[in-house]
Amino acid sequence: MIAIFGGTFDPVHLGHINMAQQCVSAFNLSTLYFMPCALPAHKAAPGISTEHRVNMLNAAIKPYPHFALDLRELDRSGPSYSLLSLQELRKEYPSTPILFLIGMDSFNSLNKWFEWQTITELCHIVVYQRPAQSCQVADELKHYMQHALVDDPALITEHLGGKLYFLPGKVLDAASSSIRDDLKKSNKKNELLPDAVSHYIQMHQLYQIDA
Ligand SMILES: Nc1ncnc2c1ncn2[C@@H]1O[C@H](COP(=O)(O)OP(=O)(O)OP(=O)(O)O)[C@@H](O)[C@H]1O
Ligand SMILES: O=C(O)c1ccc[n+]([C@@H]2O[C@H](COP(=O)([O-])O)[C@@H](O)[C@H]2O)c1
Repeated sequence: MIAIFGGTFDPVHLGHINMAQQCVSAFNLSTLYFMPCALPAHKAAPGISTEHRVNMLNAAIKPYPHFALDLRELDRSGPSYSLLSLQELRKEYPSTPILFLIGMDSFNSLNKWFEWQTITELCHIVVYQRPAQSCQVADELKHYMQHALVDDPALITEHLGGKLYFLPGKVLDAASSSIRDDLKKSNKKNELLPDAVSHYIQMHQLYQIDA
């Protein structure tokens, strides 16, 4: 199984680590790849350098032997469309299931992603609950849910892609945007960040001013 967790990670926080851990244990993954995007397709570009985001990711995943980085999107110009990464992965691994982990807010707008229907064929979508985010989707996503949804994670490993699974687990009320806001108000240690990330932010005085 190739398991990818795409995100802006500006910065990576404990909500990301929590859902990634749940995913590793639910699917017994040997590796889950955090895949930072260069230029988010549907939100503002990060206000800090890619290098800082990657350094924080490296610091955050260091204690976890099952986590690694996939930096392919950083080498591409233009918006970081997931489709392009998934097409590359499918070429690299023609007969291996691919899983793409997202949060509920991302799932609710999946039908706005570039060529989303091809994405849902190329990989399995695994959705993690997010506080205050219920599943509220447009009709076309409802249709996809009706034929793709499985409640047994074993079915994910038996197919190359095309399935949808809602991964259960404890939810954590953490969001990069609120953490950035909090850091702007006060540069004290934020409890929703891994210690190593807090330390990095303090060392480099990140998120202190409007980017
Ligand atoms: N606390 C959380 N619980 C569940 N899913 C989450 C959580 N935080 C992030 N995600 C999911 O992780 C993926 C990457 O998230 P991203 O890097 O954009 O962080 P974010 O906290 O959502 O940022 P922002 O606050 O700017 O929206 C997205 O699919 C998002 O839905
Ligand atoms: O490909 C798209 O059109 C697309 C649109 C929105 C989000 N994504 C991907 O979804 C993942 C989570 O996105 P974000 O913006 O919440 O960090 C990340 O890998 C993004 O590249 C992808």
